[in-house]
Amino acid sequence: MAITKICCIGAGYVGGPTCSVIAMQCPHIKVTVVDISAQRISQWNSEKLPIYEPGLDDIVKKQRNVNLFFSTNIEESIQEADLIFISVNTPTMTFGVGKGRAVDLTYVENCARTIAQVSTNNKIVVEKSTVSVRAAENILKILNANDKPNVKFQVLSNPEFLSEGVAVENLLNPDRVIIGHEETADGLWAFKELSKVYLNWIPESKILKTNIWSSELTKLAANAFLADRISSINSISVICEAIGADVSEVAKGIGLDSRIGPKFLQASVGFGGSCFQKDLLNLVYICECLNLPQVAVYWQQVLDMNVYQKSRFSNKIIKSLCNTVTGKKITMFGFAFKKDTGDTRESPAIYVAKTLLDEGAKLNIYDPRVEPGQIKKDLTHLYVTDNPENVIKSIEIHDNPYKASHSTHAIIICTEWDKFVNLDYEEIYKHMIKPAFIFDGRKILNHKTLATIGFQVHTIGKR
Ligand SMILES: NC(=O)c1ccc[n+]([C@@H]2O[C@H](COP(=O)([O-])OP(=O)(O)OC[C@H]3O[C@@H](n4cnc5c(N)ncnc54)[C@H](O)[C@@H]3O)[C@@H](O)[C@H]2O)c1
Ligand SMILES: O=c1ccn([C@@H]2O[C@H](COP(=O)(O)OP(=O)(O)O[C@H]3O[C@H](CO)[C@@H](O)[C@H](O)[C@H]3O)[C@@H](O)[C@H]2O)c(=O)[nH]1
Repeated sequence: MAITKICCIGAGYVGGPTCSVIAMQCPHIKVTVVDISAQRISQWNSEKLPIYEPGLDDIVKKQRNVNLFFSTNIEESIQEADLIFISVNTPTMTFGVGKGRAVDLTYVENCARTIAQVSTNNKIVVEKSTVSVRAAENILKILNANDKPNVKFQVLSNPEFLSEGVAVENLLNPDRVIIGHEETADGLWAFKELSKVYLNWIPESKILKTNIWSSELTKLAANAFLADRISSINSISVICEAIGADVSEVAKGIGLDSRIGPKFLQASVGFGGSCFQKDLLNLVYICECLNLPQVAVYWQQVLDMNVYQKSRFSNKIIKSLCNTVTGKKITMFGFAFKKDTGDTRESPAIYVAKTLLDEGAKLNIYDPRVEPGQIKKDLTHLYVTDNPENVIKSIEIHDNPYKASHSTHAIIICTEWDKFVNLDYEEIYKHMIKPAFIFDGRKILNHKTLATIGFQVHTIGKR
């Protein structure tokens, strides 16, 4: 059998880009991305896609309705597919045992149940969502508990490693593709079928064959290591501020060691995004369940350091502004969790905004990609405020950085958007209240030039 029809359940940040690239690289395969959200599907079928990723629009426009389809007809798409990706969200539990830590696999389980119910021929089911370890066992249990002796399922684990903002680049040229399979002849066959899809554009040397449990754990471990590097350099940034060293210089010195390497050593206001915190919490919870308290504490520290970094930065802003921001107007440049995305999930900007709003500040917010409605939704969320009306009165969302900074006391760089680097800061300075402050939470600006203009400049990891 050769795969000719793929169904992907979940049209989100992973399902959409991943399947668009598969459709482009495999013109002989029909790829259908399905979702329970009719709104999301209609956005994927419209001119304005539901997510922003550099390069994605062109691919979708080229492949859509050729061999790439977005649909709400989940059952029909599952029925006709040879291979099904489960790419649904796996958030942190918000209730019950494991609340705030364990990963919620309800959506994955729902997919398995639907696949089991509606399938009429053999399927390869691929776990692409980031799950807990041994999650595939439960998926298999559900799939095999049907009364269809002629329908056989193979479950593979094929975690996704793309980073937002560079998703298309990562998908076209991944560092590796990991495929975990059951250690049986049928499991090996399923591995080969999925490999053949990737081999259309990815060299065989990059496809790593593992058992399912190694594959599931590799995803969590990779994110834990990446987040660990950021917390490590952020911890060094604290020492730099205390002793007068410069964390950028230290990072460069560390990164030149070929065993360490230069990537992911950018000290910042803290890491955000939908994955690092969720996956680390999941890892910590797994360790606790396995009765490995020392290992759990080790990884918990990576998260604790991130909270510390966000709070240190927020407190520095308040302290520098004469210990009070009550009634003061402050500009936030950037609200997304990183540049080149409109995604705000777990964005450090939310933490900074909450701290300042709690202290009575007024915020002017500008982000090149985040929708105003999303900013309002994030800042009026139950976790952020118990007074949403007051928050709405205290924020202004701007579509222009010059207007956003007009008549304000300070600018905070929360996201490392390239366009913030080349703004006319002399012009901006003229229209700000003096003394005018800049808090560069991403270390992207030329601090010497800003100081020459007259700004009081504060950053991370440097006095
Ligand atoms: N965002 C990333 O950069 C990234 C990268 C690698 C891995 N991951 C992992 O991939 C998974 C998906 O992440 P995402 O960011 O794409 O999530 P997302 O929230 O953007 O998208 C998930 C989609 O699944 C849909 N869905 C949920 N249950 C469904 C069901 N039963 N049937 C049909 N559709 C259903 C939701 O409506 C939603 O549109 C998560 O496990 C995440 O940890 C994410
Ligand atoms: O040196 C650095 C690098 C990143 N960050 C921050 O870390 C967060 C995460 O960035 P990044 O990892 O680039 O983006 P994500 O899209 O969250 O991607 C991570 O999470 C995905 C979901 O699991 C994985 O697939 C990716 O491999 C993994 O990099 C962002 O807030 C960044 O600003 C830093 O502060 N300093």
